[in-house]
Amino acid sequence: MSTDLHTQDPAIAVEDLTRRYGAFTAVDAVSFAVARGEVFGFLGPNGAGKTTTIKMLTGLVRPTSGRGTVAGLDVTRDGARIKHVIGYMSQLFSLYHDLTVDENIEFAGGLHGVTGARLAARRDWVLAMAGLEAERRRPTGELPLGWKQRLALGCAVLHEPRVLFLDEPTSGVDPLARRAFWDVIRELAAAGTTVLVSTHYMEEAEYCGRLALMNRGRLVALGTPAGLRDAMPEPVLRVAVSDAPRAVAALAGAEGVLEASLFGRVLRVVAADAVSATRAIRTRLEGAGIVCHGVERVPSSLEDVFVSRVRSAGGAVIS
Ligand SMILES: Nc1ncnc2c1ncn2[C@@H]1O[C@H](COP(=O)(O)OP(=O)(O)OP(=O)(O)O)[C@@H](O)[C@H]1O
Repeated sequence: MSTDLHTQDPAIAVEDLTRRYGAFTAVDAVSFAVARGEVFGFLGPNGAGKTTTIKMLTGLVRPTSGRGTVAGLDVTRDGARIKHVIGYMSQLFSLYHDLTVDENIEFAGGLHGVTGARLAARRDWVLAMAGLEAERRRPTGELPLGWKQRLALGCAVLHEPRVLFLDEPTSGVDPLARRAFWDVIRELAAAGTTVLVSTHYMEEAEYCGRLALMNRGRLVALGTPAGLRDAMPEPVLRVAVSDAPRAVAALAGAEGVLEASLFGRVLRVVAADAVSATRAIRTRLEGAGIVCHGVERVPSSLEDVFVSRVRSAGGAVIS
């Protein structure tokens, strides 16, 4: 029997979860388990299948095949019950803009049977967490996006769910608001809430305990952010050049260069082998009349890992 922490009495467990729309497979035989109190991230470009997976886990979409449980409930049979033990926040926040802050919280309470003294206590918690004590009688539509986002999070966890699903919850909000949001997520997880969050922000992925990298409906890698970076087999090189955009084109097809991309004014190269690629890079750049100020090996980023895993799975990244 497995003694893996993530598979012993997991908060979420799925096996071969699949969803097809006609001939198109949106989610393709995905399997993973999430431990209680874990912050588990889904990382992938638009269309990777993150939302569809979350919808299957929250009882909103029926799987075509495969199995899954959330808080011990079966995603195929117990969809209606699952909705009461989870919290769910989508990209659209699900707030009523004509209602005041207080009224939105009361509405969320009504949905989940939170009433009376418990509602009052939970409302105070949400107002304090979101920094909205002074705004409680304002129409929600007037609030800045970052506040709306924290209010939506408060409404999603008003009933203290055991498992919280967040589908790209920070889309469009500024980095400061995003950080404040993540502080709350970490507090919730420390108190025992399991969090499954989807994102396409690499820096946000770093906040997750473990990550599932998704592309074209498939799970292409699973691990901690550091573990995924350390396990990347190909070296990554940083190349300082006089004309980076032209250098990207000059390096196409160079020996040992698997991928050359531009980050600001710096060139990043994923290489098959650092020594031969460095030699080939210098030769190619010289041939193109581009000055090379240096080539150095740098730690891989999650973005590098993502591209590397997709390549080794024989696919292309959709964007
Ligand atoms: N109801 C549907 N009918 C047909 N195709 C669908 C349906 N829902 C999703 N898809 C397709 O399934 C694929 C995966 O979509 P999904 O929304 O799960 O991706 P995602 O990773 O969440 O991306 P995003 O960040 O854009 O939400 C996409 O190609 C999408 O067009």
